[in-house]
Amino acid sequence: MTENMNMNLESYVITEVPPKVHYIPNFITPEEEENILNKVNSSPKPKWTQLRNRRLQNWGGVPHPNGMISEKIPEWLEFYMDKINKLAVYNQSNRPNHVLVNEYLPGQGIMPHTDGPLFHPIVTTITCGSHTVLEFYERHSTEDFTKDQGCTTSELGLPKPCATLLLERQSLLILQEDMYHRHLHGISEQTQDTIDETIKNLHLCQAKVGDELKRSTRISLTIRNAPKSTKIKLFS
Ligand SMILES: O=C(O)CCC(=O)C(=O)O
Ligand SMILES: [Fe+2]
Repeated sequence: MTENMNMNLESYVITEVPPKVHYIPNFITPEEEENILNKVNSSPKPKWTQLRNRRLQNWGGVPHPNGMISEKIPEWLEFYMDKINKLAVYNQSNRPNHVLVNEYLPGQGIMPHTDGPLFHPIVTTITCGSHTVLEFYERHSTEDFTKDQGCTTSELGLPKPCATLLLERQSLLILQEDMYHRHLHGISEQTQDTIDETIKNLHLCQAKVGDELKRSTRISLTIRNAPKSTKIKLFS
């Protein structure tokens, strides 16, 4: 990646999926990836929240319908937020101010979901430590599907994704527009992925059709803007 990244952003648009997805391979260097893994893994234990199928760290505040009360983000994370800012996908009023760190062991994943109204509708995700495959579903198909059957997607198995993307180590994914609002995204709970031609960004990846990629521990940084609380301090 060159420093003047916004000039080249167009060449990273994935045209085979609904608008709008950018996938930027080698967005960070191997040294930066190593740095992220070290920092995440040396965070104090209480910073982690353990869920059934992944664990996470929340930085920047707790997003809230009435606006987020901001907390200071450590400098090592601000470095990557600045790096994303140089792409000029966010503007001054919606600069990223929140980072969710997710850790997935092989066989772990995240249920299809939308990131919802608590965030400005642009998501930027850096992938470290392992590849994964991100699956997209049309919103109505999955919702109808689970509603009709009266159970959750995990109990039932999912309809076929409408698109899949391979997220390789050191890459950046940018999701916005219809892919934010009208699609769900998720990661299935697998220990390896078979690469086939249904993956829509393979031309930007190192992997080739036919590869069987074993997953190892993946750390992702999901960097977003959560609108701030506009609460006025009456007494100061
Ligand atoms: O780990 C990822 O790439 C996806 C994370 C995600 O979808 C989220 O945190 O909302
Ligand atoms: Fe998400």
